Amino acid sequence: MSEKIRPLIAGNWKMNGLSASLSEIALIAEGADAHSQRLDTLICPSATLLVAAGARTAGTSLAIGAQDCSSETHGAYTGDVSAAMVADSGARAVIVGHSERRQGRGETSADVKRKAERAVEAGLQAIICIGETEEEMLKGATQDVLLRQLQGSVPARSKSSSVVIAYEPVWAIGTGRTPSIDNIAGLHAFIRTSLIDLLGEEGRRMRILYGGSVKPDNATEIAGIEDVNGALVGGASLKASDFLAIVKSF
Ligand SMILES: O=C[C@H](O)COP(=O)(O)O
Repeated sequence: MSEKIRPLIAGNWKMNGLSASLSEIALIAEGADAHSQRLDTLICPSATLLVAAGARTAGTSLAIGAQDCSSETHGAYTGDVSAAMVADSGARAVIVGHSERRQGRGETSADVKRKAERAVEAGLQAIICIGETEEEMLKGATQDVLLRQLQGSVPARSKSSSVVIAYEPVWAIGTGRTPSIDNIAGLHAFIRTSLIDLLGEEGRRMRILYGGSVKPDNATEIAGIEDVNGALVGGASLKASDFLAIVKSF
């Protein structure tokens, strides 16, 4: 039985949202405050909105985060945003290794580990995503894939205060399909055991979020699973009422 871990409900806006959407972030901040005794909330808009989103949510419990950062500290990397720049924008966290970057942009676990290291050095919380594709799931390779991604992406001596794991089955992202409750429970337990093997006590305390088609109507069931310590929400984080309904479920 693991100890009670403070949940984190994070929203990933992906490549959605313009400055007009800041009013939605303000609504989320207003609603999230009522739950701040119990859990942490985070919204990750596009890099262009980080500063303005930070300003709109100042003084509230809603944290703002980025969706990616460079694996380098600074220099001639046109178009990249460093972890220090993300921190300088007022953001407190950054997602690294999302499957849309691992698969769509060819990022390896070694790249993801370097990004997580840069993030933690910059004082950010790194949300490290892992997850199997549908093909890997159908072959029965899910645990092997997750273990390999954890071993390859999580920096040595990671602390539970600065690193969060997000388990997102790739086939569940944006599809409306989710694994069964038993499957989520089994895989989160597997991730927990693997984190303890890798990091000892810190692994026991590290948050493990579930992501992949989390919606208001399935959030309560998912929130009730042991070793699910929050959610990484895509589509349903774009609308304050949906995101806040998920927050209430945890
Ligand atoms: O980062 C979030 C995930 O990719 C989940 O997205 P989704 O909730 O739209 O399935």
